[in-house]
Amino acid sequence: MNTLDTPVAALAGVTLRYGAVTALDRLDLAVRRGELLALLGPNGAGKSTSVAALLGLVRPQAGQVTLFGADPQRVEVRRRIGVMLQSAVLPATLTVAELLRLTASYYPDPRPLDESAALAGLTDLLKRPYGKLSGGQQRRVQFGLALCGRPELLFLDEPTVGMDIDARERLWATMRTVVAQGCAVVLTTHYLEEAEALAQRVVVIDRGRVLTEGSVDDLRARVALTRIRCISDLDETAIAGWNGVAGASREGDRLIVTTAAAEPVVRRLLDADSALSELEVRRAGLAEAFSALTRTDTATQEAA
Ligand SMILES: Nc1ncnc2c1ncn2[C@@H]1O[C@H](COP(=O)(O)OP(=O)(O)OP(=O)(O)O)[C@@H](O)[C@H]1O
Repeated sequence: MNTLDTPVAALAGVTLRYGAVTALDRLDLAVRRGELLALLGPNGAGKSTSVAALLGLVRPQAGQVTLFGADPQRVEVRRRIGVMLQSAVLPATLTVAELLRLTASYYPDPRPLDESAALAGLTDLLKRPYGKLSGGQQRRVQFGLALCGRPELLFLDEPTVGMDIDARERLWATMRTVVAQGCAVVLTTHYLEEAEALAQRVVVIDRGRVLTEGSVDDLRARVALTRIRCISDLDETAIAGWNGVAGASREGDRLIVTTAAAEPVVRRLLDADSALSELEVRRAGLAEAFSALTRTDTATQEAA
């Protein structure tokens, strides 16, 4: 049944409530073979619950959950995944090497210990007891344990929280390596630059529903704003009324104009002010797109 088009993991119409709280509200989500999918959303949006549902750790009241086309609690599908959740309790007295060896023993075709250690940046820590490591080092061990079974699908729930910049960049490089080897990754993160740097596809969740999805470029394009910044005496109130201008304001001596149509607005600005200087034009980043998208959703909800 696992053809190339079958998602490796899917939620279909999943509703999951914790008492009175609806964490997932008829949520549809499909993870494709070999892709890095970033799940974004504000606090409490339902990202971790989506991951927990895909892993079979929580059972929804309605809808279907599949991992490799089967029930996520089946041991044969669990052997094809690797997991790094937000919190992990591991035996403090075991060394890193012992933890890696023990975890690898649950998998049919694990990576050699040295390979897992190198991928997760653990080569110098192998003899150290887990309980004596720093928080960031413990996160690296958890990453190594998620990788050591040579999974086809890796769940990483906010993996770089607590890591320094070097460790974060190494983990990004490793994510790219495993994706290049064909492993799909579901990554939840609050760091938009992380999604921007790594994800082939982004799903934005808000209040247990999919708000929008697409590539990083799609999301940027959906908001499609460009920010023009320059030194000019032109009146921002008048510019705010120009065709195609989404907003105009001042930051000190700088005029800031946001628009979905950069070229005609830049031309008009240059025509209107021959003294205009220090012109900068830049595309909105994922962070701006994300905040615009979630703001629009909140406004729509409040108006309803
Ligand atoms: N075990 C639980 N019992 C009761 N409510 C829960 C439980 N776990 C999550 N919730 C609630 O379900 C909703 C979704 O939570 P979830 O942890 O999935 O969000 P999230 O998007 O991962 O948030 P964050 O970015 O803060 O990690 C929230 O309202 C949360 O308070």
